[in-house]
Amino acid sequence: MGEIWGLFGSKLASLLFMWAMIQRYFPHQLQNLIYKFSEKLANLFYPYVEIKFFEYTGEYMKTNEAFSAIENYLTSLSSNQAKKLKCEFVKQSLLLKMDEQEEVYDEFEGIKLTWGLRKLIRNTKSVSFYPAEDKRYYLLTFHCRYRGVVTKSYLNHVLEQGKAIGLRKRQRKLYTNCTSYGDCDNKGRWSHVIFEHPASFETLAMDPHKKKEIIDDLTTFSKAKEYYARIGKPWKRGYLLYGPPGTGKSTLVAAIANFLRYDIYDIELTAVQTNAELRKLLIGITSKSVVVIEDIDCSLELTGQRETNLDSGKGEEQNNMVTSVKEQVESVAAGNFKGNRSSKVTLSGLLNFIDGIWSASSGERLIIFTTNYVEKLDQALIRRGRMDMHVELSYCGFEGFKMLAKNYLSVESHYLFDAICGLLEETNITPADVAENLMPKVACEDVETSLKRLIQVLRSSKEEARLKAKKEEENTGTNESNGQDSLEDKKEKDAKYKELVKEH
Ligand SMILES: Nc1ncnc2c1ncn2[C@@H]1O[C@H](COP(=O)(O)OP(=O)(O)OP(=O)(O)O)[C@@H](O)[C@H]1O
Ligand SMILES: [Mg+2]
Repeated sequence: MGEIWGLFGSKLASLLFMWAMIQRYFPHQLQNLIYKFSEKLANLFYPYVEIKFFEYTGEYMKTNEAFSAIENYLTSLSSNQAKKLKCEFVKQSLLLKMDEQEEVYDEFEGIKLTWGLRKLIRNTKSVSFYPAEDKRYYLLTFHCRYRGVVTKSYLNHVLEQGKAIGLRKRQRKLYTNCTSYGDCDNKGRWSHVIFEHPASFETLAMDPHKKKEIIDDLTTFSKAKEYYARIGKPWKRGYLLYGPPGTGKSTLVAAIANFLRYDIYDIELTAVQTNAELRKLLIGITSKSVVVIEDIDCSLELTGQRETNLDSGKGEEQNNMVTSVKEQVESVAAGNFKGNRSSKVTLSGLLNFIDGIWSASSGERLIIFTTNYVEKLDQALIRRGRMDMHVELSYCGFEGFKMLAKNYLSVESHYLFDAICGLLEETNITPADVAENLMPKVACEDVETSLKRLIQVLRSSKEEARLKAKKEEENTGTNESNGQDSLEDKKEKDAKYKELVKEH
């Protein structure tokens, strides 16, 4: 045995020696010939071409649309051929997908092709700031003789078919930058659940003219791809929804997403540490999406930050990172490192997120801010062009009430409606409160009971408002008399001053 190994070793050594001699003494042309020959020899033994399609691509790990299209295309092949499958429940039916390390076979114009799902496991020993990630990819293998047909025709066929299947079975998603455990430690990555909110414009209590205006605006936007390209603007639009709590801002966001059939990306800004992380999130957003930042006034200390940060110029982002690393090092040194989660996203970072150069990376996108206090927001953030539509969601009017009564009680008219109409004009009550009072409190509660309860609530709210106004009036009166006192004081002081001047 030892002799055989010895012989093999000496043959290998002489081959390596020959190769070194060839490299050193043979002319360049001859070397090329030898390379080509060895390539042909390798092709004889393994004449296949392999193409990888990764799930995420680029430094920012953007979702690769080709991967999703291939996944859709392979579903029927997988359910027929693969032995290990993964099952998902999509639109009330089961969807079977091939598991990792499985292979399926396809045929196109007489060419046989193999698809496999693989996983690239990152070497966890390497030092990295990012958590170890496993990269999934589809591997397509075919004979090198069909390279032309496969790259020109077959792949187009797969992508087109896959996209069409995707549109048919499209389940919209609700993405968040917080993990499902709520620890918001997802650093620039999105996680998602299936978006199933039932809100629609039909059930939304709102002034009908305003509602029509929004629907028209959205319809125009969704059909305006060429228009935006012609005027040289990225295909996106900003909405600012403002109004008191419970007036339907979040409900309107869901209704808009349902109307356009877009995904929702719900950003928790306080969980984003730096502008760079915000940009990473932005790159991960696909087209046909609604990006929403709820309660923007509470999300960050944004007012006036742009000016401060503009002073520090371009180095702002680097400063953020440096500070963050510095703070972490100091914390580690102090023995109390828990990870720095305080957000350093600035107003300029947010403005760049909305309409910087990076924001045009994938079109057909709506950006929505909601707030209870529009007056608190920096004008730069909400100016037209950034937030193109400003929609005020206000207290419930009679039209809104009729819509809620139709939804909750299935009635379109009732003898108590007139009384309610009068009371709604004199009171501020949110649609959320109206809806709550219209909900049956016991099984089989009749319409009249629900409406009478609402009337009761409206009357008490009117009385409360009256008492509050009276109190305020009294307070103002007291203040005014205080003001007069001080005026008299002033007159007295003036007189004393004049006397003093005379004396002198
Ligand atoms: N305009 C409306 N039409 C229909 N239902 C509404 C409307 N406004 C509120 N509601 C009802 O009240 C509930 C609360 O509404 P929503 O969460 O949309 O209010 P909001 O304006 O987002 O409040 P907040 O400012 O506190 O976030 C909803 O679940 C919905 O049932
Ligand atoms: Mg809300």
